[in-house]
Formats: sequence, C-alpha cells, structure tokens
Amino acid sequence: MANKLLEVKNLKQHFGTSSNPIKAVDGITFDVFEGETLGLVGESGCGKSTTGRSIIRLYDITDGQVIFKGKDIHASKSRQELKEFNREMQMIFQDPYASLNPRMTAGEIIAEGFDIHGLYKNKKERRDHIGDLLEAVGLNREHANRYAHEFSGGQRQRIGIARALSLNPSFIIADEPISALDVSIQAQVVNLLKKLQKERNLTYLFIAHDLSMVKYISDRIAVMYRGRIVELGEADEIYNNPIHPYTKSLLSAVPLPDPLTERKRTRIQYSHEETTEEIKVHEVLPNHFVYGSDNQIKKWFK
Ligand SMILES: Nc1ncnc2c1ncn2[C@@H]1O[C@H](COP(=O)(O)OP(=O)(O)OP(=O)(O)O)[C@@H](O)[C@H]1O
Repeated sequence: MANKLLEVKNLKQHFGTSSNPIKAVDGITFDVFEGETLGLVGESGCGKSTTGRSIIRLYDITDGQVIFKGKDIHASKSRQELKEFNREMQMIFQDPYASLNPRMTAGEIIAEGFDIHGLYKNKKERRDHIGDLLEAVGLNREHANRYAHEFSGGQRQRIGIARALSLNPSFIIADEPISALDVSIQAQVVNLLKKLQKERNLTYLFIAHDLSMVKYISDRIAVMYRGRIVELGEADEIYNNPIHPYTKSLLSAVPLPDPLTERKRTRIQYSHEETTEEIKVHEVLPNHFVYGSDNQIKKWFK
C-alpha cells in the first residue's frame, strides 16, 4: 500500500458559541494515501467544505490533528514549514465565476502563487511557466492575456486548476469542482483532473454532494453526515455493497443511464436514527468501515 500523505485524526471544527455550537465537523478520522483520490461525499451542510478548509489551515481547528507528510500542520510554528504546507497543498473551488478575479488576466491569476513565493524573477521564465500551465490544462499559451470574464465556465475552472498547479503541489483539495458546470463539461474536467494526477503524481481529496461523478474519479470514498463520517471504503465497495442506510439513500439518488430502470426505481429516504449507544467504527469487510452502534451494525449488515 502507498504511503500516507495526510492523516486526519479526530478533527473537530465548531462554530457559533459554546452555549450554542454549530458542530460543522465533529470528530472525523481518515487517511489519504499518496497518489489516490479520496472522495468526500454528503449532502449540503454536512461539513465537507469545512473539512477541506480546516485541513488547508483556512481555519484554526477546534480539536484534533492534521498530519501532512508526518508533520502536524496546525501545531507547526516554523515559518519555513508553513510556507511549505502552503505550497504543497492547494485548493480548487466550486464556483469558477466567483473564485477568479474578473479584473485579472488568466496569466496574472496563475502567476499569483509563484509571485508571492518569489519564484521566476526572470520575465521569460515566468511567462514560459504560465504558458506551460495553460497548456497542461488544455488551454492555449495566448490565453494568458485574456481576462477571466472572457472565458466560459469550463475554461475558467481550467484556469482555477492551473492556478492550483502553479507551485507544483502534491495534494489538492477539489471542493465540488464540477458542480457549477454544465453536465456536458463535467466529464471533461474530471478527465483532466485524472490526467494531471497521473502526470504529476497528485493526491486528491475530491468533495462532492452526490455520488454520481465521484465514482469515476475516486479510489476510495468517505460518506459524511452531520459532521461525521458514516462509511468509508473502496469506491466499488461503496457503490456495490453500501451498508449504512445514509449511503444507500445517497446511492438511490444517483440517476441511472437507462430511463426505464430509472423511472421504476424508488428513492430511499433516510431518516436519522438517534441512539444512546456508543458509536464505533466497524471494519465490516477488509478496508470497508461503517460507523454505528453494535446493534445498528447488526441490523444494517445482513
Ligand atoms: N464560518 C462559519 N461560521 C458558522 N457556521 C459555519 C461556517 N462555515 C460553515 N458553517 C456551518 O457548518 C455546517 C457545515 O457547512 P459546510 O459548508 O462545511 O457544509 P458542506 O457539506 O460543505 O455544504 P455545501 O455543499 O453546502 O457547501 C453548516 O451548518 C454551515 O452553516
């Protein structure tokens, strides 16, 4: 098995006040292995984005640990180390319209990271690097001088991807990178991400609110519900053998290609099951983890 690139241990991110906390992320634990894509899936508001933002240090976390290449990101005080984390971990955002400054050219957007890090003092080297990144994401070198608003949604997301690649990171958090795009463009962006992963040995945390596209990109999938992970396993396992009723419900919402079968099948509604029993992690099959009480697992795993 590949090395662990990232270890998230009992991560908590609470907002609000101590008397009225919003437990956006409430004790999640998972690893991300070098070169893999871990899909993080769950409905709106379950804490996916907060997880991504906490990992990348956009927030000071409430509790837990985030260990990247063996170093605790949130405990680190060394400026050099923090700079290195910033370089190695990048984020691609959902909305390519909101996340790119329309008053900047594609070249300026892509170069922002390496300008801050003081790379490429030489103008030609800088321009060449921008051009290489544009080509790597399927755009033309000449696009460097166009403004963000002159591009289509899919092209903008490609610029967002080029920006994320600009410092040669090893780990990318893609926060619903295709949700705002036309369906016809979504597969192109997923294919691009896959191609770049192979070429650059990237590791992804791919956040999505449904399971439809995640299947094509993820090696493993973690299903999140109300700030916690409820099921985690190989992508095929999660698709073919879901155990947690919430995962089953999410799967029943994935549209099927055949319209006849699609019309016949019923959507499984999930209703939250309160329990006073202790929630534990159960390895129901090798590398397939389900979170629930002993009795719940007995009931679900038949
Ligand atoms: N900065 C914040 N301050 C207060 N509450 C927040 C903050 N960020 C997120 N929350 C709350 O935390 C919960 C989880 O939000 P989060 O955005 O992580 O969910 P999500 O699964 O990514 O949803 P979406 O797909 O809609 O972005 C929500 O109830 C949200 O309102």
